[in-house]
Amino acid sequence: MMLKILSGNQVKALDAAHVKLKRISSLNLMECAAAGFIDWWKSKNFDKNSPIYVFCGAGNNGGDGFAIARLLYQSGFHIQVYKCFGDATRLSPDASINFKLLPEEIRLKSWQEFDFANGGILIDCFIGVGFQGALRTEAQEIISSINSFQGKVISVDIPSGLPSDDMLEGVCVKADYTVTFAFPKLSLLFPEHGHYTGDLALVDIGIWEEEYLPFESPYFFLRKKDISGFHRKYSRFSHKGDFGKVLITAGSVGKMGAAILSAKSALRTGSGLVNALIPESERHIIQISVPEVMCLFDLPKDLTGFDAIGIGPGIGFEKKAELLKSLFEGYSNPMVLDADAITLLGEHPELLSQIPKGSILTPHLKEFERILGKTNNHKERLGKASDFCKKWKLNLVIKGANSVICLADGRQIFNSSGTSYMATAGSGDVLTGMITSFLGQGYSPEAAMICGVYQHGLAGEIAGKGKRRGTIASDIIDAIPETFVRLDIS
Ligand SMILES: NC(=O)C1=CN([C@@H]2O[C@H](COP(=O)(O)OP(=O)(O)OC[C@H]3O[C@@H](n4cnc5c(N)ncnc54)[C@H](OP(=O)(O)O)[C@@H]3O)[C@@H](O)[C@H]2O)[C@@H](O)CC1
Ligand SMILES: Nc1ncnc2c1ncn2[C@@H]1O[C@H](COP(=O)(O)OP(=O)(O)O)[C@@H](O)[C@H]1O
Ligand SMILES: [K+]
Repeated sequence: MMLKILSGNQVKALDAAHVKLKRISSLNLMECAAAGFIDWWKSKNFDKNSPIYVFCGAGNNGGDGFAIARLLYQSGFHIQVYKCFGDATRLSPDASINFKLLPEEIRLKSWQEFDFANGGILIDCFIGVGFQGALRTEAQEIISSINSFQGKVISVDIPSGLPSDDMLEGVCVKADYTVTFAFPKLSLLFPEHGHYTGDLALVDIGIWEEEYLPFESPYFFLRKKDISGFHRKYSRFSHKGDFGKVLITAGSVGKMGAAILSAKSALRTGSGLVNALIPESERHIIQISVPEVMCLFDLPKDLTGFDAIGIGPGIGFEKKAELLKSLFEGYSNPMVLDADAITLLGEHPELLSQIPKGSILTPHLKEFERILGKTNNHKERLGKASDFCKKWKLNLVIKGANSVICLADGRQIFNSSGTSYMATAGSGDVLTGMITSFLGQGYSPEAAMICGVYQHGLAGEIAGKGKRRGTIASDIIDAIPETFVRLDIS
């Protein structure tokens, strides 16, 4: 089972169901959330001498703040609490209890008394998923002031003012870190909000994935623990035929790197045999750099011998629409379409209906618009992707940070692995090779995308750890085998 991403409105009902099932109080759940935050905090090794300012609202997000302030105080940190509400405001019941539990030694002030030119760490517990309607004037003032703070800002659950499931319209807190509870709120995964959310951490508060079952949502969050269940197990007697024979159609004059990267990735992902369809004049480049690959110079008449086909990286456009057409006519299993193949589909929409059902298209945001048209934001993009996948019975991977796997049945799965060090030429070609390889090993399109996208991100993390912004696509390929080790996949 995979973690569901619910809407902000469903959180209260989820909490209520959990509290009932586990026979705990909602106050207890708030304490779990605060304790989870402290565990994350400890992993960050923040400076013990740094002053910490906890900004609390009157709802349960503020309640988390009071509990966090108490726990950090008990761990020896210097804490001041700033109230973002007036003296006459009624606190939510659990916030009120945690307010009263604040140790007497903690200084309590109103937010207007704070000097935002201060340094240190500001913990933003002003508004969480209870944000409704448009921000009131004072709340806008509080948020703008928080954004003028000179130190680090950590938002609890969600940056205050950011709607949980929609695009931001007004102002919201710009956080360096967002520590979110139970599941990532949908809006935290939108690229447009990256500037506000900062680094994202997910804190488990003890709600099991089974407890999400009664709640409807098309959105899921893919994590390390989900991956092994999608993998095929091989036996002692497996031979190279069992690992699949794939065809990678990639590269052209001046772009043979794309063919090398995707073919090599397919090999590193476990394919038994990799054939590359390339221009004959360019054969030396690939045969010297990846001797394990066999080259073809014309599309074979019979394609049925291939367990999977991947097409697109660096193929260019000349006579390539005809090539796509021949592939669609000669091959009826799901295939992977990337890069130039996607651009071609945008120019030849009449070909969409001919793509084998269940195929996988892996566009980045620009390529996405070439087939699906302009979109104003990620929310709109997700909606268009869902309609497209259902209409054509195809799957999409919308690439980027938190790539989204969009399935033909409407489910949309956000990936959790990856790093910005993967924003480098050719890293998409690596993904094409990986997904094609898994398809060729007999995985369903869903399993091939899930394993491919997650392990591609994990390989990027492994490569990026030592090389940071110096990471190149070849480093990601070199790290693919280590992903099997980390996931304990033989
Ligand atoms: N399972 C979980 O995830 C758990 C969740 N937990 C935590 O509970 C949080 C949700 O708490 P919640 O429902 O009490 O709402 P919350 O976010 O504090 O916001 C309400 C406050 O915001 C204000 N406000 C609202 N709109 C406004 C506007 N337009 N303009 C101005 N102000 C506005 C509103 O003011 P009011 O309108 O009522 O005057 C009120 O003061 C959640 O994010 C997480 O941190 C954990 O404790 C336990 C497990
Ligand atoms: N900031 C990021 N965080 C995580 N993954 C990223 C990030 N930027 C890029 N990637 C990943 O790197 C790959 C880039 O693919 P693509 O844009 O097709 O590059 P190219 O065309 O150069 O091969 C995608 O799989 C994408 O998910
Ligand atoms: K918040």
